[in-house]
Amino acid sequence: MQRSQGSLETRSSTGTQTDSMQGQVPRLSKVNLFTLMSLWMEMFPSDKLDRAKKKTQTKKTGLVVVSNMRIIGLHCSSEDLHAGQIAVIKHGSKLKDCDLYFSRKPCSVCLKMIVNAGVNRISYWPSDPEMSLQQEFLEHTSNGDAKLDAKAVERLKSNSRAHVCVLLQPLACYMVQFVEETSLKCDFIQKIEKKQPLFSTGLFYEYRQEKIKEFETRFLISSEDTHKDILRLMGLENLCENPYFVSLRQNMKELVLILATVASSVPNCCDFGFYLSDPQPNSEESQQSLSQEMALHCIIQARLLAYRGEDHKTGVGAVIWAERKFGGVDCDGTGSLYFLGCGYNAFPVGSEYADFPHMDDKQKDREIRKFRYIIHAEQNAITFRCNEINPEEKTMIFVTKCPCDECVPLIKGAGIQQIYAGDVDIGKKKADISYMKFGALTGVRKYTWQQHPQSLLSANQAGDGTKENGV
Ligand SMILES: Nc1ccn([C@H]2C[C@H](O)[C@@H](COP(=O)(O)OP(=O)(O)OP(=O)(O)O)O2)c(=O)n1
Repeated sequence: MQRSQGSLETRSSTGTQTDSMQGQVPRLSKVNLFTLMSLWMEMFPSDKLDRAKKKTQTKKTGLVVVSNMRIIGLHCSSEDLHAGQIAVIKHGSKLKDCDLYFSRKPCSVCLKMIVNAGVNRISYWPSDPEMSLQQEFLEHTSNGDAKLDAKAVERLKSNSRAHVCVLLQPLACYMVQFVEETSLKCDFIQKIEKKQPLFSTGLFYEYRQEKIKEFETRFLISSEDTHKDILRLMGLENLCENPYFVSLRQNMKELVLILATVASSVPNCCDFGFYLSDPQPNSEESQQSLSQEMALHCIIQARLLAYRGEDHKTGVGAVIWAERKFGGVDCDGTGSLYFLGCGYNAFPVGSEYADFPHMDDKQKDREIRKFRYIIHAEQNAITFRCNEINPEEKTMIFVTKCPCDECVPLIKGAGIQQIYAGDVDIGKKKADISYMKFGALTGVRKYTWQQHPQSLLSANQAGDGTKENGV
């Protein structure tokens, strides 16, 4: 069986990640992963006033640039520039043959340039486009610019070599349920549950409900009629007929639900955040760390990547960002942060599904366990990075699980200066994989998911003297 690039997404498994899955472990297709990443990039935190909040017809847009099915750019529009313009500035002629995933259909200004650059495919989320048509329908005072732009986009599309299309794919069976169950069981929620006995599943669902509402308002169009009007203006009249329209809306709703669930798995609440594992008194550490909002955003990217992991039992995702120090203009909506690479755990590139064992250490025979063959999320992120790691700049890796003993020296040796990670397995020595080195790692700042040090201090003063993580 050929390892898929986005087709077969359900595997039978010996170990189960969830009880109700009955051995079926669904994965996100690459196309859906790129689409979700583009939606999430639209929500990249910005220090500047969010354009979406301002009264403007141009909506903030997220973009994922993909070359040979690998992500080489994560961007979002800024105050002055659209996502497509940023792609041209950042990648130039390297855009040739790339696939671009937009969270909104790009406007004609962007489209003419990216088509001209020779991109292979432009996929967009079929909701309100970058030049908002929803506002055009709602505000009768508008000057019709968005409708004119939609027409220009259609003309560019029909004359271009690039395929401009909607690439959503139906989700694998049980995917929504799987994401819900694994989000509840993930390291971040587990840690809150362990430390805060008052945290309950109910709280997770409440938090998720808020996220669902927020994301639905941003990414869906509540009125079916308005949605159809917009699709028609975008040249998608075929999708306005049933059963296609109903299934399109259902598919979009499920993807938004997945995004909201994953975002809720690292909640910005309960006094938890990414704090230094071993804080140095009076050091400048606090000035050098990212804002909690930014750290959460990046770890959620890694959580999304984890749903593409090839290990039946444990999906892991990693993403590397760096902060530009010298020169360069911050034209991207990501400010001084720029994307370096990302990955998830998988068997070596080009291997066939049956080439390697998939068993874990609970099975007896060591020879037929997965551990010697699987490439870890961090290893893939470092190997397939699209920019060099500059030791003078702050480079950060965000990984959903504690880096293991294979990866710790790799991360340090690569010159990565900060690790943001889950650390639930820290100090564990399993049969074929160990997490012993992370605790002793020096020279790299380790930010782990824990209770705010101040509230921990108060708890300790009140008599609870347990040391966080044993780090
Ligand atoms: N920082 C890390 C840690 C692990 N992995 C990957 C490598 C393996 O595919 C899987 C191993 O995960 P576990 O250590 O959780 O081992 P099991 O999957 O056997 O689960 P269990 O915790 O039940 O032993 O995760 C990774 O990519 N990056």
